[in-house]
Amino acid sequence: MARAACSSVVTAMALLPSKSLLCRNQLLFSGNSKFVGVLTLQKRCFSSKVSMSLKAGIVGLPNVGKSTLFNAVVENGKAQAANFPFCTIEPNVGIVAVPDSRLQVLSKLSGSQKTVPASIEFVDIAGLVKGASQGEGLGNKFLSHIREVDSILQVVRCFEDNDIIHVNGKVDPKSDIDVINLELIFCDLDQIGKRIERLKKGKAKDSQSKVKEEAEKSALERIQEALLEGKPARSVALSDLEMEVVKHLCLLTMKPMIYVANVAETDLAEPEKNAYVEEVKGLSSDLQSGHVVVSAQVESELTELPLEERTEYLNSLGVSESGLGNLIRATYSLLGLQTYFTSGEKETRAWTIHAGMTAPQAAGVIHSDFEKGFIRAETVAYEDFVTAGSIAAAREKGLLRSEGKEYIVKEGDVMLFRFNV
Ligand SMILES: Nc1ncnc2c1ncn2[C@@H]1O[C@H](COP(=O)(O)OP(=O)(O)OP(=O)(O)O)[C@@H](O)[C@H]1O
Ligand SMILES: [Mg+2]
Repeated sequence: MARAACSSVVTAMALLPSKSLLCRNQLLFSGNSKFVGVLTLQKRCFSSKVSMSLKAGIVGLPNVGKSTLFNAVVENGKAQAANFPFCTIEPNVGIVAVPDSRLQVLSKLSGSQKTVPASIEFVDIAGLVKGASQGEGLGNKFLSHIREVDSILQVVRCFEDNDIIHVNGKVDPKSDIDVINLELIFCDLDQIGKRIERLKKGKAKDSQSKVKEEAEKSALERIQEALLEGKPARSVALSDLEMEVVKHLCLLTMKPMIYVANVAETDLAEPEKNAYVEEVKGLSSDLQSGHVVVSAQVESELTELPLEERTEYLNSLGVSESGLGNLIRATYSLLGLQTYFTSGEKETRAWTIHAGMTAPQAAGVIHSDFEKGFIRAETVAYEDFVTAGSIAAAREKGLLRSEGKEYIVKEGDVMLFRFNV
């Protein structure tokens, strides 16, 4: 499929008038209608490759508000940006936009027909219970769902409500967090134990594989030690090589985590007065993680209200904005993600990259051919683009820089790529 799609791109290129041979070195999003047409074809053919699929899994004990939060995030997303292709892939998987006010500004300046935000996939994973790693409840199945996500949002119940049963009988964030984290630790320990046994047999054929095996073994032994002390794998300092060689295990406690303190509506205005929230805050920093305060209940009620009544409702609770934008942005930055933009008449779009990516790698997020054939990137900082008003004006003012293969893309860069197919 990919092969066929690729050749049709080349065919489309070859069909361009001879004058357009230059198109092989053309500027992407240059406003040249033929060229944009080719790009559209590429995008359709490689839809799954266009954006990185980054998943955040919502985990926690049963009945702590995971589904309420998930539904609110997805519903809110639908209401906020009508032209984004939101979808619930399965009942428990939803794609939401990353709120970013810069997008509308760029889109307006460029007169774009379409605006496409960066997105994150949220997955509502059913409640974990004590003993999940031993197959308790639907334990192993849930743990395997967690393995597939890039980051974990752990919902912690910080609201009292006698009508809503707590599986362990009372609201107790520390104990709840311990239960969940222990299950994740047990699961990792089990996997690491098996892997170390296999590595001890030393199957490496050449010296390079031997170095890798040694690095993996050393890293896993240190991680094992940390896990036995109740610490997550992400707390262990690893070299780049070690990081690379343990990646295939997809360790659960290696994944970045945000603790989501789910509070009652009455606590939203002053969450610091809720002792449970303070407890979650303290634990999250001990465990090298972030934390966010939301009221899943309020967020869920907000989605039922017409947009114009939402602010009034939030104000009546003593807050000015919904907590979801904050949660989504925190997830995005926790994953070490950054945004760069492309902006033209056709569309203004936010592209997601990992911090530290080079210009060719960033181009590869749009299409792998752009990475392979990368020549140069023309780039302007978001603020400079806004000051100048357009790419052309930025070029005239000398604000547009021409960058090569080594350039590390910065947050908010507005970019044009020159590439050779
Ligand atoms: N902040 C909150 N304040 C009050 N009630 C809440 C809050 N958040 C969620 N609830 C209520 O808690 C109950 C359980 O919520 P929900 O079904 O979302 O839990 P869950 O974690 O998905 O459970 P399960 O693991 O069983 O799927 C619901 O009745 C919901 O309305
Ligand atoms: Mg649920």
